[in-house]
Amino acid sequence: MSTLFPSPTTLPVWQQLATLAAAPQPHLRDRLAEPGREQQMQASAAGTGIRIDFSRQALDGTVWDALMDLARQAGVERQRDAMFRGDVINTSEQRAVLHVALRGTPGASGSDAPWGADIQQQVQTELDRVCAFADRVRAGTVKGSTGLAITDVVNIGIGGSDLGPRMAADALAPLCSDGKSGVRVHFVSNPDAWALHSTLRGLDPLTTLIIVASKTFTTQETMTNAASARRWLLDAGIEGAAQSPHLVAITAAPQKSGAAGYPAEHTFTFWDWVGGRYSLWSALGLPLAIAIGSKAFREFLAGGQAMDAHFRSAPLDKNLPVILAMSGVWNRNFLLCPTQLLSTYPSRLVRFAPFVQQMDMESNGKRIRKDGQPCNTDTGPIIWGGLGIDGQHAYFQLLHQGTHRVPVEFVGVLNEDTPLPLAAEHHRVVNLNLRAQAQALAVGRDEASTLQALMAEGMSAEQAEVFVSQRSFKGDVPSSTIWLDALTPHSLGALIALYEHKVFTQAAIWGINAYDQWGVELGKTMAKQMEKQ
Ligand SMILES: O=P(O)(O)OC[C@H]1O[C@](O)(CO)[C@@H](O)[C@@H]1O
Repeated sequence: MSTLFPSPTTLPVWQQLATLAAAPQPHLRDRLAEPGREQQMQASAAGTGIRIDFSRQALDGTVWDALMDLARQAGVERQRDAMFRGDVINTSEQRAVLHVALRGTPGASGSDAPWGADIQQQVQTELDRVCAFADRVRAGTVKGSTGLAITDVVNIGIGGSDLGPRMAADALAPLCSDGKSGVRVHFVSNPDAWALHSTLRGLDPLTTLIIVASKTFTTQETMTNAASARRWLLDAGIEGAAQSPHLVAITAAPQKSGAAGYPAEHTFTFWDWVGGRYSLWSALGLPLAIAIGSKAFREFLAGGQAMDAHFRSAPLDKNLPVILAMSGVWNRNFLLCPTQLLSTYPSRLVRFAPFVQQMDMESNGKRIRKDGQPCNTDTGPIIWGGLGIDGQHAYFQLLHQGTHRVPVEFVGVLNEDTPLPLAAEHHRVVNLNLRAQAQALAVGRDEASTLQALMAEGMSAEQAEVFVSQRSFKGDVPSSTIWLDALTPHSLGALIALYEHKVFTQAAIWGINAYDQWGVELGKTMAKQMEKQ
């Protein structure tokens, strides 16, 4: 196994990169002054509506070529093909990793469905069930125990069984509804009683559908909330078999949900080869499909599929997931930046950073390699972030003048079509801020320019001397900007797949298994032991 997954630090190119990083580095201000840099350091993926501008990364052509060599020598392409083929790449759990199959083109075969016809068929059958059910809920033909149409759906789940559908529903539901009519979709993840209570207290049990989303159907937090929601139904006089119309299970363990009384016709399944944090594309996407409708849900899947096609075929140096991953490796392993900020400017992407945080940190927060040897280099960074404009008025001060160097991934949307009279002005302000922050973080403001600026404000030369260092900006903060043509179901699907493949590529470089999560087990085990005591 060690020859298949060589420790990256044993590769000569790793040493070359270390030497390049140790050499004096030009300031980003000077790099950006190089003619043609901004045009050259852009890449897009056909059919996804996504372009990345990585001209503000603190690297040059020599570093870039070495990073591409590293990706080649670490076997990124070989490992990618193994994933799409359905090889058992999650070795510690002996599972394939095939969330990519969930967004395969319907009816595809051969190299368009390298995971094989059986999986393609299973996926298609379950997707059709999910879509049909979602549309029936939206049409008001799914009825509660007294024959009243369902008006509210409560998704109970946590981690991967919550973050993805919740994030995507926030991003897309406003686009797919008028905000006044239609079924409302709610999400509860936290077992603190207030989380469930504050959702349920506004709802009518007779018109509420409870979805319990859990891959394992054993997660304590979810089971606690599910039991409490069923008690709420009971207290409203909905008991025994009458609860069935109000209950839905989404799980990879249907025997467990069946034993707990969830009706088979309301049980939607997925498979052990779908990791929880990669499961939004599966039946776990049902609450999203209810929120946006099956047509938009299928467009969302197609967006993910378009990014898969790009990831499988684009040359490494034009490959968007590889570009994000390798600039991240440069920042993490060679410029020694421990964190990565994800800063989204469209407000509908309010939950994108927490979603990516789980995807990345639960995947690449590992210190042991696939071959059982310790990683002798840093692995996944701390991912943090949120809405960019709000961040500007909260933590951006630290980015500009604190002692940390925090690489940033900005996400922006080029075209917004919001039915508000002054929408164009809102949009202009948002993107102006994104561009200004990326530029300010990169170029900063040196003391000479600051002195001039202070004197232009009316300060005397003596006063300006006192304040000049506090009012200067070091700059040289690396960033990339991911531009979406528009925020649609299709482009969101592509954006999520972009991040999935970024995480995959970094794991391939570090030689770690991105698809297990043994780290979260110890706390769970201890909670069980303490419960017994
Ligand atoms: O879907 P389940 O089995 O309830 O698990 C929920 C979450 O718990 C974890 O296993 C650990 O936090 C995640 O990977 C998963 O998304």
